[in-house]
Amino acid sequence: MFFPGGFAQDPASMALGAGLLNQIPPGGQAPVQNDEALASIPGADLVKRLLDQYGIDSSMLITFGMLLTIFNSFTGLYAFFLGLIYQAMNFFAAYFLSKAHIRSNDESFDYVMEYLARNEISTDSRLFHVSTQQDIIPRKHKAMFYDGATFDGINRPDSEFVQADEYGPKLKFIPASAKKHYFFFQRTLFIIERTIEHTPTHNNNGMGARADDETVDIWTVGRNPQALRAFLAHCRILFMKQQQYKTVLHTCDSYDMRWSASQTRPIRSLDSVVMTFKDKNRLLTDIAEYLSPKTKAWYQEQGLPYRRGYLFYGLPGTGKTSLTTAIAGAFNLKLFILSLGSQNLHDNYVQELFMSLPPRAIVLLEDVDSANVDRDYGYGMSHDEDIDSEDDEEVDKVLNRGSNQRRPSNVSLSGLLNAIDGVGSAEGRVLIMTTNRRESLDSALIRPGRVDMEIEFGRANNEVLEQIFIQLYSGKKQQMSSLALEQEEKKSEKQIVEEAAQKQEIEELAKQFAQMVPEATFTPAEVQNFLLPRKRDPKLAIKELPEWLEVQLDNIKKSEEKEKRKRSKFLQRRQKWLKQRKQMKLLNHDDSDDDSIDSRRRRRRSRDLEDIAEEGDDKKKEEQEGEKSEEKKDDGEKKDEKESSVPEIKTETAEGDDSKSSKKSEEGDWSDIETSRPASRPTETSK
Ligand SMILES: Nc1ncnc2c1ncn2[C@@H]1O[C@H](COP(=O)(O)OP(=O)(O)OP(=O)(O)O)[C@@H](O)[C@H]1O
Repeated sequence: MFFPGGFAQDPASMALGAGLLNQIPPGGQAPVQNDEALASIPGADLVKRLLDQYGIDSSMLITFGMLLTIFNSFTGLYAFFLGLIYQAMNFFAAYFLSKAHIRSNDESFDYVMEYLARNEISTDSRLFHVSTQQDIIPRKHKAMFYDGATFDGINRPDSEFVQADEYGPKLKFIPASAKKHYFFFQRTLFIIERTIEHTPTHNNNGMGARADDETVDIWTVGRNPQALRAFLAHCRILFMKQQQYKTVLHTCDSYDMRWSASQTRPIRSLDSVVMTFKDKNRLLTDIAEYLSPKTKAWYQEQGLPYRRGYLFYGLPGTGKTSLTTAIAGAFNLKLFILSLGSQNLHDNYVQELFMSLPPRAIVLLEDVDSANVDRDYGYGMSHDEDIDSEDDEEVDKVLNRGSNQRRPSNVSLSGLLNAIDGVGSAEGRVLIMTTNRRESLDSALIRPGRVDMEIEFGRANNEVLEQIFIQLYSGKKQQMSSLALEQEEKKSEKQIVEEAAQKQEIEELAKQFAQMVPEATFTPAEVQNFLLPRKRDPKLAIKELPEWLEVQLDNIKKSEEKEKRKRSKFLQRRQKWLKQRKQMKLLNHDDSDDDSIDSRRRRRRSRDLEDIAEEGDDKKKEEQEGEKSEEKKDDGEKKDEKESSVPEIKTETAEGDDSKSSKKSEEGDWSDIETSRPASRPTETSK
């Protein structure tokens, strides 16, 4: 690296150069004693003979040696001076520059990336990676640029058209890290450097390798960090303005189990989520009241923890998640989504995640039942410990174990409860839990204080059907371009009259549509699914509706019949199982007294398990029997059975919840059976 080193690198050439240099006479003639000089260098003789063989002048060797020596001297000198410059720069950086260091897991990283992208600072990088992968991590997307795409293009709602053309995904260029970018901000020079940190291959859980972690360093000249702070504040405002019309979704980073902003989406308007006016109004009023500064002060005065929880329950595709996203947008709250089913998640991580929530945030625990959080152990009934239970519910779980395909969660109920409202849990947040199976939730999880309001999402009733139709054919646009807004303002009187007539027509068609579709039969998602392919022609939708209805109602009928058969099989198996268990108990009572309790229990358990296995063998037979007996039943009987078995869906607040505490009737409960269509059909939609 240094000057002396440069000379020391090649002793042979040095000897050659130095030795032969002395031999050159002032006139530049080749020395007479060349051969002697060459003979003093090991191996030179061999080289000379080789050169002579090919008719090459051996004095070339001397010239080459000299050039090599001179070159070495220069590289040594270059390295030496470079070292000096680096040392001087380090000294200068330490004493005359201000520096900010930001890690990519902090939001401020996004602020800076936003600035870089907006000012196209990193796009001129001569060193970059090329990728065709679409945006998995939008944060990195900020520093990327697409072939021929401007910053504004990337940030448009239809940015996917910028990221791809008719041939597929466009090339995406990612400025290489460890490259410095220079730019001026408010007439001050800034230097910015992105670095990819290669972190260890295993995380705290000992699982998985993490994608590279990024950091960014920003320097500015001067010992006063004021300019640097001003720059960062500017980046923040820029970022916030950009996010104003977007909802930022945070999810749990599976590597370090911290929140990380994973996606930004255009804000979803509350109007676009259709539900009964009463429910929507009740919910929004409650959230608005909770988020008002006066309420916060009141909570503090009363010494109450400032938290609010909601439970959204009902069939899939009824708008639970959509409403949560819309609320986040409407109240300008950050959205944090946690799935308890994640295998990396343990009690302590859940607690840390809840503790690290910012004050104004919604935390969405999606499909909270899917985590199968049981009271004392992670999700439960992984073994057969409760086979002896007298509790009908436990027996049901054992019998239905086969139908639960979900992997057990590592989060215990007590861990989750602690996280939600433990001492360290963050205040000011809104907790929204969603579930398709309210009845399977532990009552402790939804008790008042943890869940303050419940909203049921059901199949579309008349009001909802009408609204979905109107929303689709004449609903407000989510995002209006400035051009569209301008045109809106410039409308002539004639246009306004025409639009009013059109609106009226849509409203009439909507009424007609709602009357044609049977109430409480389809979820909003199903209705939307029918309307979307006909989104440009409301009359066509009305015309094609009867045909669609015929097919759908036929499918529903078939699935309900299948449901009945399943239920009947289940009840038969259960009856048999209970009978066998009683017999086992009687037998065990007669067992010799000198047996230990443990061994008796073990024996009993294994017998019970054998019985269950036998049940599996008998399954086919029973199915046939079940089908036959089903056919024989008269209509009146069927009706009675259905009435007694359809579980009641709770529609009010969690107060006085008794869905778990009241034992399910031996014959009547079959909600745990997996069904192709949800078991709660037919049901009331909204209260
Ligand atoms: N009430 C509704 N209003 C408007 N759109 C709806 C409504 N319900 C469902 N949708 C549409 O159906 C799709 C699924 O909705 P969403 O994910 O909100 O349902 P969900 O109840 O959360 O379902 P899951 O329980 O499976 O999570 C979305 O595209 C959404 O736009």
